[in-house]
Amino acid sequence: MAQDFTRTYAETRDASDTLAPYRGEFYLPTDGIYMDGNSLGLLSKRAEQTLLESLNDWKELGIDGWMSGRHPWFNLSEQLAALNAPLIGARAEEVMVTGSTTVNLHQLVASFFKPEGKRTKILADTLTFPSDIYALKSQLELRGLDPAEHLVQVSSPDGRYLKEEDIIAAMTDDIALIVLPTVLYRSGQILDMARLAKAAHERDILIGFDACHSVGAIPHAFHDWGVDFAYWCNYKHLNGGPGSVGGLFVHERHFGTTPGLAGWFGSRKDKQFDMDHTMTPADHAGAFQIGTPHVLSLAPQLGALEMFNEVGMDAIREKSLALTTYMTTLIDEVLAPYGFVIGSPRSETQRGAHLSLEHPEAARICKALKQHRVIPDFRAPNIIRLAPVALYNTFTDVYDVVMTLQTIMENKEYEAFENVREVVA
Ligand SMILES: Cc1ncc(COP(=O)(O)O)c(C=O)c1O
Ligand SMILES: Nc1c(O)cccc1C(=O)C[C@H](N)C(=O)O
Repeated sequence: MAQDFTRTYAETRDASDTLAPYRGEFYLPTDGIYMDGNSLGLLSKRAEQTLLESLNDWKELGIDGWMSGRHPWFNLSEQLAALNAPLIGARAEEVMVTGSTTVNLHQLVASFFKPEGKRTKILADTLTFPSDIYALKSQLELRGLDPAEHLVQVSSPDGRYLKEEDIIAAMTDDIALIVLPTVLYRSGQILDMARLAKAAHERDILIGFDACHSVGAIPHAFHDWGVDFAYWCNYKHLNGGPGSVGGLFVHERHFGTTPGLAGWFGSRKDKQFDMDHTMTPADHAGAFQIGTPHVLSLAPQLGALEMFNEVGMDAIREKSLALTTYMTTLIDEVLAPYGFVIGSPRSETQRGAHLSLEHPEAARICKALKQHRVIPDFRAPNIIRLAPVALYNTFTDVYDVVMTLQTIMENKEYEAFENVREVVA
């Protein structure tokens, strides 16, 4: 069917959507449209069920929940690692579900940043998420290195995108480690991870990626690309719940590396309860765990990840691109006259799973959207992020959101609000 700009066209697309049945798996707002799954994914019935099962194990079994529960807590992190592995193109032993994004970055830099001789610097970029920069600076300071000199941040020519050639040009012989996002949190640009990993290794530099905005959104091949490490959160596209435990990947060639931040849950499991003061680390990515797993923040992931493995990343990516491409054409047609600029890649190979819509009145347009019960998020100073999620959003959702924006702009409804962000945006 040729695209037109009617709601009927969107309904026709929904009617032939093979992922449509998954929408019923989620608790969706009853009175609005959720477009913020890139910040906090929605609760599914399966995630709720596995959480309740673990809670019940605690209620009925107490300490025995570790070994005899419905989902024994002692192996839960490993079990979830096996469910995460296909999503990032890794072997199960290369993955661990543990910590949080920022904690895992600390762990991985503490383990893999080995300044030596002339190579004393970390290479990052100016568009990355602030927490990563705070962590990198503090890791440098812990080694007595001044971040002003030892943290190199590649800049962006336009404030939206990074150029791989600029990053490669910055891979000089004083760089020991590179940490970059897979998908930029504002523009949604995908970096060419395979190309960057190859270029880094040709120069004897280790490279790690922050995969928060790509896990569950696009396929990866971390193992085959030779990426040294990666880390991510499970609460955005993977729908693991607020503050859900994060993930890390360590390429198998680094198995045996001493964890920079050691703790007893990084032990070989059969040795852990020997209570020896000399640690025997696990011989896989599990070595990078630190302390007791946050069981109730892991349990929902069992249900949530099951769906990703059932559907597969290729089908998720296909629908996600169809949604963002459809949204792009609608925005061009309907919203361009109101001064909106799409600050996300037009090219499908470079586009992640959200669109960034720029407008000088973005903060108050977001407030007007929320009054219409449309949930976007806002990134200062001028970005509205909209994430139509493959598993639970529809083409009709996309149509309705764009038309709601048109109504807001046409009637200048945003003028009823102040153009400043909320505390949590
Ligand atoms: C790209 C990126 N990196 C790091 C973080 C920080 O994650 P956390 O607060 O879970 O450590 C976030 C989100 O908050 C993020 O989007
Ligand atoms: N982690 C978050 C939180 O604790 C509160 C509100 C939002 C978040 C987010 O994850 C934001 C997200 N990292 C971003 O891309 O901006």
